[in-house]
Amino acid sequence: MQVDTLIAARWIIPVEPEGLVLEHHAVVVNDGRIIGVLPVAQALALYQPRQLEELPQHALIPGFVNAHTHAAMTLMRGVANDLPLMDWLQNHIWPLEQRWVSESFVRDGNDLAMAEMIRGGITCFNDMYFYPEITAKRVIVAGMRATIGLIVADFPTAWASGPDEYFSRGLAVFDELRAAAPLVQFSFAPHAPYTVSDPALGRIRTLAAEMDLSVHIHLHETANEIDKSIASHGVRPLKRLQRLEFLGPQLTSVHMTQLTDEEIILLAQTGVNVVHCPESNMKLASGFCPVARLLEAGINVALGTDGAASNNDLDLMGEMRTAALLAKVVAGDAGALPAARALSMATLNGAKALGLEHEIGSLKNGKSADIAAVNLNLLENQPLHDPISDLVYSASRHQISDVWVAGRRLLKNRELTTLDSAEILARCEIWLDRLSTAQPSI
Ligand SMILES: CSC[C@H]1O[C@@H](n2cnc3c(O)ncnc32)[C@H](O)[C@@H]1O
Ligand SMILES: [Zn+2]
Repeated sequence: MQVDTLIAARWIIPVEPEGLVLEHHAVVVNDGRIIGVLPVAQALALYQPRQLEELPQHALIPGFVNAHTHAAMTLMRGVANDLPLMDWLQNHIWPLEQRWVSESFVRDGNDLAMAEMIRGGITCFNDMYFYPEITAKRVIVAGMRATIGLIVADFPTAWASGPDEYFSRGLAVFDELRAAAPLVQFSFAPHAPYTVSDPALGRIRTLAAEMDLSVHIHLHETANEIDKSIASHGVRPLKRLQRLEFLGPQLTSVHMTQLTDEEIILLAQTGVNVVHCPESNMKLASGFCPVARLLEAGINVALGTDGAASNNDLDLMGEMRTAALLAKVVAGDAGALPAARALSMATLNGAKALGLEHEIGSLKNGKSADIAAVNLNLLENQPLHDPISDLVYSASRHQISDVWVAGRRLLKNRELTTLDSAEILARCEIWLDRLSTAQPSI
């Protein structure tokens, strides 16, 4: 049978079932989908590929899913370090965004972010930022998969003057682009409980149900957020969202470092997804998400980098290692979050959080060919007793050699195929100059 691509590799780590490692196997791709995962010899006997890829030192994994980021903020990488969340936002990031965020900022920031993510094996990202229409158009150019948040906030920005305009512009983006690309979907993205009023949240709840869109929100990020909620609303933010009937599998709650035992039970009972952003939580000193307890409770926990301005990279492979190590010390248990589970968080769990578990997140027949190849033949990976533990505890994103999304190659031997690195770097220089000369005084 003629097929588009046959990728023969030293190892294949399908992620489903969790922990499985297949040796000397091949992934067969046709019309953008996986039609076979089988021993190389059998694959070559059954299929005549138009493109044969032989990767004798590599592991094939499902493309990583960055379940929470603000991609365009990559232009603000390193702008304001060593600050707690609200100081960082109110006195540094938001003033810069008011001054500089524009269509060109979001275009250039997204291109830089996608170049970095593709080179790190990320094939799908869940975004929350201004000018979602620009993000969608750049995602289409790059060939990545993305869930793009239609943001809502009470505060005025260059993109919208207030809730009504956030809704009108967001709905216009949805109408214009909803059918633009099969790899792009939209969600509602109310920024956070402390910046979105009950009436606006209620309108999101209604529209999300009518439009069958998920909801993506920063939630329980800091103790200060909890205190402010109790002072303003008399309840903790999660309880407020429960009263507004938000809790369910369509809700993706980001950070969740401040959780009581009862709230963990509520999350499990209602199927709310959690996105864990360990490096952002640590860099802003926000707290520790009790990941091991959430997983034990059966809660879907995905992984996110947050924006590069509070990380400061978009390295989900590094985030996976951080999550695995941090979970152990937070739980006081070296067996917490084993490597295979951390890999699931960075792939299939992210797919689940975005409602895409039928499409991506594992290497299975019928799923989209969203695949990353990792070269594990470096001296730094030897002796290679266990490919999954190597992937999580010793490999780096710089070993990602090739990436496919829906069978389209976005990275070939570490070279981007859909984005122009030189052009992206040239635009970075312009933004470096703009943002560094215009930094508000601390
Ligand atoms: C409304 S667009 C997104 C908005 O969120 C800001 N942001 C970036 N990182 C965080 C975070 O960790 N918690 C809360 N808000 C964050 C970003 O600067 C934009 O203004
Ligand atoms: Zn965020």
